Amino acid sequence: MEFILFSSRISEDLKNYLGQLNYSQIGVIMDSNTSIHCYPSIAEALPIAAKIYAFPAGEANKNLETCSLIWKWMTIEGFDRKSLIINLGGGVTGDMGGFCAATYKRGIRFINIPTSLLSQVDASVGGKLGIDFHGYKNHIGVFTEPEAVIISDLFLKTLPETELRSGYAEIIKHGLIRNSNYFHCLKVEGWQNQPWRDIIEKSVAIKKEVVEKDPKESGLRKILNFGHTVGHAFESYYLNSSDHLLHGEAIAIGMICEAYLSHKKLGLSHEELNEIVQMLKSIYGKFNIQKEAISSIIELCSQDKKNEGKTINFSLLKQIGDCDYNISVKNEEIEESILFYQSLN
Ligand SMILES: NC(=O)c1ccc[n+]([C@@H]2O[C@H](COP(=O)([O-])OP(=O)(O)OC[C@H]3O[C@@H](n4cnc5c(N)ncnc54)[C@H](O)[C@@H]3O)[C@@H](O)[C@H]2O)c1
Ligand SMILES: O=C(O)C(=O)C[C@@H](O)[C@H](O)[C@H](O)COP(=O)(O)O
Ligand SMILES: [Zn+2]
Repeated sequence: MEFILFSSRISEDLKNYLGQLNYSQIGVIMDSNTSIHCYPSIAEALPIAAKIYAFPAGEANKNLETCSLIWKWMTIEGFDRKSLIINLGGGVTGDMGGFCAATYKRGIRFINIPTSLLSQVDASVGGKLGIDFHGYKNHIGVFTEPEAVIISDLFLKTLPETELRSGYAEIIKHGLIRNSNYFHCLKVEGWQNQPWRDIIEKSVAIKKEVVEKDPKESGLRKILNFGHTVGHAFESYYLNSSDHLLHGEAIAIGMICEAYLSHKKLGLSHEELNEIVQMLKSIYGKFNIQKEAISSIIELCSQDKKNEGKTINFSLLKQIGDCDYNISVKNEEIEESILFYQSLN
């Protein structure tokens, strides 16, 4: 498992960490926002010769074209097998920068400095790397863990509120799948007023515990995908539209649909279903789904990575804090869950 450091002095901690390593050169991959808001906080910890690359921010750029530009930059700058990449940014930077590092010359070293809430609590940990392809989320990728993850909640000061809210969806997911007390505490505190450092540590501990037991998702790790079968389908469907959804916003819709399926298929109680729906609706509101979108969204679920052959497998809740996986769900049931979402006031 990667080394995880919670830092309140990012520049000093990074400098100390780098001081212990033996590398030939350093490259920093970031996006057009983190290059402005986050790079200045780490610049002085880097050697003068460090190279930087910034791609245009956003999920729409987490693709092969951007990877191609990153690999070209690595080649022109002469990165070798002893080079070290630092991914400075949100989940898009971590997933794609890590993927480029893990495949360039069959793999060079990389560390993550996650700067969005979502990447600090979820995406930077566990080694799932990849890009979107042909309209499907994370369709091409590898499992490779970073050497280290250095997390500083100070980066959250410049994070837009909608992005903070998006990250909160993964935090709610962690409570729902593994720790009902955590979920209930989140409910009481309200999403804007959280002690972030504490929350980040709790969520990372949940993710780490699951990943350590099943690093390559042959079983248990599938619970981290609760909300994602339907959620990814929504995220993909609306990716290039004007009402596109952030990852966490799509997962919030997915968690409502999948809580409904949990009620129908695994007996999640009516009370708990309601509790989940009310909480998510109060934070994320209600997204308007066009009727004609539904069949395409169901179709997108057929490419989910948890599926086996033509069987669409979900991770669903038995109760809050207890998630099961490999639950086969039919297309008609997925449709029913989306209609349930649509029927909410
Ligand atoms: N690998 C995994 O385990 C895993 C887990 C969850 C999500 N993901 C992936 O992560 C992605 C979502 O991550 P995300 O929400 O971080 O998206 P993101 O990387 O696009 O970051 C969100 C936005 O916030 C900006 N930003 C980031 N940090 C900032 C800061 N400190 N100040 C100002 N702006 C800042 C970014 O430039 C971007 O515009 C999705 O692609 C999702 O599939 C991966
Ligand atoms: O780490 C995991 O495992 C997860 O499923 C975490 C998810 O929050 C994350 O969005 C992940 O990238 C989804 O993976 P995928 O295998 O469904 O593409
Ligand atoms: Zn996710």
